[in-house]
Amino acid sequence: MNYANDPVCIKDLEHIAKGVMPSGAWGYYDSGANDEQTKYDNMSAFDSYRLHPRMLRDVSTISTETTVLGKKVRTPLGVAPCAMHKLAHSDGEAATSRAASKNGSIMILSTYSTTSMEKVIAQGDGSTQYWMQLYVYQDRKVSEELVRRAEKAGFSALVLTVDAPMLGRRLVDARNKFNPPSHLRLENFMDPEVVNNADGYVSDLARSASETFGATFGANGDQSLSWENGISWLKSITGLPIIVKGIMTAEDTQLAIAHGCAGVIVSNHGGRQLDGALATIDALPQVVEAAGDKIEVYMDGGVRRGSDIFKALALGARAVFVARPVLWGLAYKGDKGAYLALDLLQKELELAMMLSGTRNIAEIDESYVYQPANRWVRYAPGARHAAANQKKLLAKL
Ligand SMILES: Cc1cc2nc3c(=O)[nH]c(=O)nc-3n(C[C@H](O)[C@H](O)[C@H](O)COP(=O)(O)O)c2cc1C
Ligand SMILES: CCCCC(=O)C(=O)O
Repeated sequence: MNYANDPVCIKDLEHIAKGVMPSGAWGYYDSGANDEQTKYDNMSAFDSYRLHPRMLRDVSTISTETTVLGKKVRTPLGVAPCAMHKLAHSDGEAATSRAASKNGSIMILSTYSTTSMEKVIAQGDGSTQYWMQLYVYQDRKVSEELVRRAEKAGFSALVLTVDAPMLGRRLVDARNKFNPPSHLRLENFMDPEVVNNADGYVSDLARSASETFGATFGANGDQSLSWENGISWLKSITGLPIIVKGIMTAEDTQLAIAHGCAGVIVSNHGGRQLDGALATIDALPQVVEAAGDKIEVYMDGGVRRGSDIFKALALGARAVFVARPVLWGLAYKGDKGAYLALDLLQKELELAMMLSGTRNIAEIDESYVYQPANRWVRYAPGARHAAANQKKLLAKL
């Protein structure tokens, strides 16, 4: 493929970022777990959904405005939480924050930010929603302090990531023996009152994505986390809405409702955790069905085109988040590049809406997509189809 120097789509940005980033940092951003089946499936699964456009609808005005958690946003496109934006550009999360704000996108900030949450939110224009992503620590005081700071700084929701009791094994990082450059700091841990004896060095709390990286991550994170001691605990210490990130099933969606969460993000962590997990666009419909109108459903994973966003919205997502595309933009040109990534996707979404005959977000529903029939059928004892299969098998005997 002929990639333009002036990127015209997310693939161009990916290509440029790969060329300018040090190979270790590139590997860390790019990699999925093990054989990367889920990482690739997140993207290719979108291709198996096709569109059903309607014509002659007066599409002279297109609006992507919608509401998320009851607040107006210009677009359903947001920035997913990613560790260490300074691996892409020295302006790091501050640059991403300016880009998100310019695009009217919600930004979710990672616990493992290389810029403090206060600095990140200060780059916003006041109308941008910032959500704080949390990993819960064995030492709950550490997590509680992060929550207090997020409340004070003006974050409007907490996003609890639940798919990473331990980091997935990313072979590229293991081969590269990847270690983040030693000058980077995890600035959310810089306050000595926040973390005992943590000086904010990346190597301290989140060592690297190498073999020891997972161990260090695991050693600090609370692997005993459960709905009770995780969600109920968090609810008991804060009034902020709680969104659970990493939900892939109807069952867990029902539990999220029962535990008073405000939303769930259908996510498999960009294929970086459990390799072999379903693509998120394939998992979305069951979560949407279980959610009904009780809880908002968002998704991330593999979104590289505006038409991917359109498909996710059609299948019931209220907002769609992107991670790697923004990091690639950041690597290309700091805040301008991160904004370019969002703007490219935004304009592609608007064009997909126009060409499908949908003028606003509310009009986008499942009638605009062809879903692949029986793409994945879960094999589980007790499931209806399993019983039917068994009957068929028995009949053959
Ligand atoms: C480099 C990188 C770092 C990430 N760090 C975090 C993190 O700190 N917290 C988190 O909840 N998810 C993290 N994620 C997962 C993303 O939030 C998101 O679920 C996923 O990457 C979305 O897929 P996409 O990259 O295909 O858009 C990270 C992903 C990448 C690529
Ligand atoms: C130590 C940071 C972990 C970030 C993360 O979630 C990821 O790399 O996927």
